[in-house]
Amino acid sequence: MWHSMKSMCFGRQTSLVPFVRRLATNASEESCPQTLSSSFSSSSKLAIRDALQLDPKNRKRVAINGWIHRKATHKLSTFVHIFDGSSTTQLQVVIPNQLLERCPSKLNFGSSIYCEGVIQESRGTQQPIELNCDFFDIIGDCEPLNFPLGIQSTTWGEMRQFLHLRPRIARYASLMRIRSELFHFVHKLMKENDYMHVLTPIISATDCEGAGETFSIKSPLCNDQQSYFNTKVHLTVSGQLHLEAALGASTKVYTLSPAFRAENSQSNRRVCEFPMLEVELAFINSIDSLMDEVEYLCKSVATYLAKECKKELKKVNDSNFQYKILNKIINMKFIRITYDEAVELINKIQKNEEMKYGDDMGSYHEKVLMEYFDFIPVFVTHFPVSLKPFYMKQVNGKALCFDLICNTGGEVCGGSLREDDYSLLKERIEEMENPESFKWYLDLRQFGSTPHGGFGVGFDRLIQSLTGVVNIKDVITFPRWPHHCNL
Ligand SMILES: NC(=O)C[C@H](N)C(=O)O
Repeated sequence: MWHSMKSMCFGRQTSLVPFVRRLATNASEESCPQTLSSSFSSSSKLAIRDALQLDPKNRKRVAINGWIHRKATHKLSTFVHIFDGSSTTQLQVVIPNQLLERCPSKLNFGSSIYCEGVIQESRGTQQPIELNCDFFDIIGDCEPLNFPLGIQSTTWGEMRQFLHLRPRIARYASLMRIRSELFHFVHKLMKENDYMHVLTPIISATDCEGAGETFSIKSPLCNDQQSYFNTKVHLTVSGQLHLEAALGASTKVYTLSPAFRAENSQSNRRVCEFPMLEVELAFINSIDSLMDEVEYLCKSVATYLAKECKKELKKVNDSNFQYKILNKIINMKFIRITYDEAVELINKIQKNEEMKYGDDMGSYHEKVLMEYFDFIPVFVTHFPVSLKPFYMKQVNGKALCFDLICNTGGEVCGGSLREDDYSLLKERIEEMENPESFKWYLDLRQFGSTPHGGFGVGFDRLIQSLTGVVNIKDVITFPRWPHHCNL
């Protein structure tokens, strides 16, 4: 019974009331009714966000579902703070101690609870209103001795040990809310800017980045001889090539889909599965216009976060330093320097780790650049072709490309003009390990090709930079990284 109860959702539409009343009247060992029958007849079950908006003078009777996040026992009453994720502010519920007599131990942090009562002006000074409770029921107890996470002092690192339980910590729930808000916002922004959304495939036969960092998929036999796909397939590393094909249907396309990289790294910025916001634009000739688009996107997301997720941000990272960085992302023009300039600058301002011409930018070098430019995001452009994949357009040994370096996220975005010359592209593909798998991609340059370009934003690296959260594994709700995938 409790299992099915727990699996019900607690949204505004869910009607838990009749069920709870049934529990109340058939008091059993498991249930914890505080009155034999609730006097409740005309309640409306509310999200805490909506309950907090009520005028206490009207003394409206409401029912609330949520989880207990704080408890203080006084002589006559017990004060519990209830959280349901609809608001960062918790609702104070005042429960007369007589109601607790039958199950005093069960008002534990983390327990899920149903409460009925009247919204009234709070007698305390810390909150304007509270719920004066006359009926409650513990729906799922949370045994404090067994719950492995602390309430207030839990660190990001401790929470990471219990991926399945960390959503119950208010600070973590705020981070999840930010992520959800930003996902919704980006889809809205892209639509407003005339982009067509394309769901690119997760199973792919083409390794876009050509780095061999693919998770191959074991294809089962579908009859005596043939394997399911008749070809080697893997989890996609990027939706870019499919987006380039989709360009035929619209001059502006995007996806926000998972990408997978089998990199053996424990770094703060890498996980094996991550959502990437990828964009392709047809009829585009310069990386400057691509960088303008990236900058517009980052500034729009940052502005939305600063305006619409203030309370959540305060819970996640309330440091002045982070607000300053956010402010810079929103208001300052992003820096643009070439790879050659970056190498020269990095070697001039630090002597610890020389960057040789032809080296890729490491996280140390990114940090040096960030500090030098006082945390204004930096586009580094025109990398040597040896550092970049086959699909980028090239001029004089340089790829017409850019990486965007930001605060904690490091390389948040990479983009380029795509090689649109059929013969040049064919030559490069023929040198690859598996040229047949790119035959369809070459077709794109034969039938109505256009100059075009695009970019991919590591969505969680962007969130890292905007919130200052240091480890990407804390931004992604269920991160996967080497030796860590057990749920
Ligand atoms: N769509 C993009 O440009 C992203 C690029 N394919 C990458 O994975 O870095």
